Amino acid sequence: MQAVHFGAGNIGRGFIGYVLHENGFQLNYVDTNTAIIQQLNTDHSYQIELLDTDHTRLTVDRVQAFNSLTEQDQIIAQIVAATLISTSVGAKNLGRIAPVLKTGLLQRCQLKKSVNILANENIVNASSLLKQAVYALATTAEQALLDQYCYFVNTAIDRQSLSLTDHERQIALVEPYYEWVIAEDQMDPATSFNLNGVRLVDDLTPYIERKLYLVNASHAAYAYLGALAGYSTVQEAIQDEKIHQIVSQFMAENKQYFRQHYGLSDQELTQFIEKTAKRQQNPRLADDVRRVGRDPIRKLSAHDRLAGPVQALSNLGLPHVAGQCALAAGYCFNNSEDTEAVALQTQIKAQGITATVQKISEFDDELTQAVVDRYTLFQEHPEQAMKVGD
Ligand SMILES: NC(=O)C1=CN([C@@H]2O[C@H](COP(=O)(O)OP(=O)(O)OC[C@H]3O[C@@H](n4cnc5c(N)ncnc54)[C@H](O)[C@@H]3O)[C@@H](O)[C@H]2O)C=CC1
Ligand SMILES: O=P(O)(O)OC[C@H]1O[C@](O)(CO)[C@@H](O)[C@@H]1O
Repeated sequence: MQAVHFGAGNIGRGFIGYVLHENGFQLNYVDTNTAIIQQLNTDHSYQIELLDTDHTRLTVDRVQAFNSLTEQDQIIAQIVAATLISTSVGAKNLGRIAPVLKTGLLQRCQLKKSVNILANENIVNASSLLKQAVYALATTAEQALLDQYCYFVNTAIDRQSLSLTDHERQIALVEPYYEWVIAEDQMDPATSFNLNGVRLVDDLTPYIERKLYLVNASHAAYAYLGALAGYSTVQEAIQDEKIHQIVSQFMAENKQYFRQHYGLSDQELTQFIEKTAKRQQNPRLADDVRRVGRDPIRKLSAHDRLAGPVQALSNLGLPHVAGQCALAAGYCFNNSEDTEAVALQTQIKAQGITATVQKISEFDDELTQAVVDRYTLFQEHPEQAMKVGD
């Protein structure tokens, strides 16, 4: 079995590639990073280190890699031959892989070969977004063909995946825990898809929201509040009592959304939040706030990890003050090496914070004002702004 996987980064090697390899797949990575492409093609394998006390190392073999920019013909041939196509390139890069994917998929269609395409990105319905990007390049007749043979299947993925360099080799550094949830009803009915390490579900929405609104939301809140307080890592921010209190309250607020909207039990949610906190506190992690806070416009946008739960709680008439605080901290995020952070700060300077919040988080006037008030407090009285309780 062959898989084509776009994105040989932390998640691509440390999680998706690992699970596919364990299920017997040969891995054909597609990337733009020449260093990792060269490493994979020299070794035809790579290593993963677990964030456990033993520093357990695992080897993934049966690997080759292709350059997205210069090896289009080979990639198209791999797409035609593949049993499965997947991605983890970052949501903003899905549009960039659409042209080569479209050409490869149409060649498959001519051969009447159906396929599942799984985009694994931290965004709601990433595979549907990838489908939109591919279809935007196709004629009506091509779209009809794609409809017949190409199944864009949404997923939710959860594993903290970083990297380290050892003997000039990129090693994927991952926590032992992982969860890969896939929408069964969107899959190709002609394919038997029974992978170990994967959970197939009828309704993916609660899983994506649980991942974004609890795991990613707390992570982003620690990153943005931590950056404001001058910390370098999420783990340092977690040790700060005031920040920890805000994030704990944010999670308690979000828990009420899941209780009311999905009828989940308090006990189940509390356990999930506690388990998530433990994972983020893993003593072997030193996760840079700039990495976890990267691409702030995406993270502050409507439906994402911060504005999503705040809007949902507001709709239900439930408290969301800690969520507003995390959002306001996000609007303060700056990093000269992060193009979205630079664009965010430029937008705030040019249009003002109120118009920026309205545009990015898509809030009504009342909710916008609450975030703007907290943002202003962060600018003028940061000590007071770091308090949400009594
Ligand atoms: N790292 C993590 O712990 C988690 C990441 N995710 C999601 O997984 C996705 C990937 O994240 P990471 O692996 O951390 O990022 P990464 O930056 O380590 O990997 C992304 C890879 O995609 C490649 N890439 C970018 N544009 C490309 C293109 N046009 N064609 C081919 N390859 C391209 C990059 O060169 C890079 O190797 C993101 O959407 C992220 O939100 C989800 C859960 C956890
Ligand atoms: O990958 P994103 O969406 O930029 O979010 C940052 C972080 O969120 C996590 O997926 C989980 O909190 C991280 O492991 C990830 O890198």
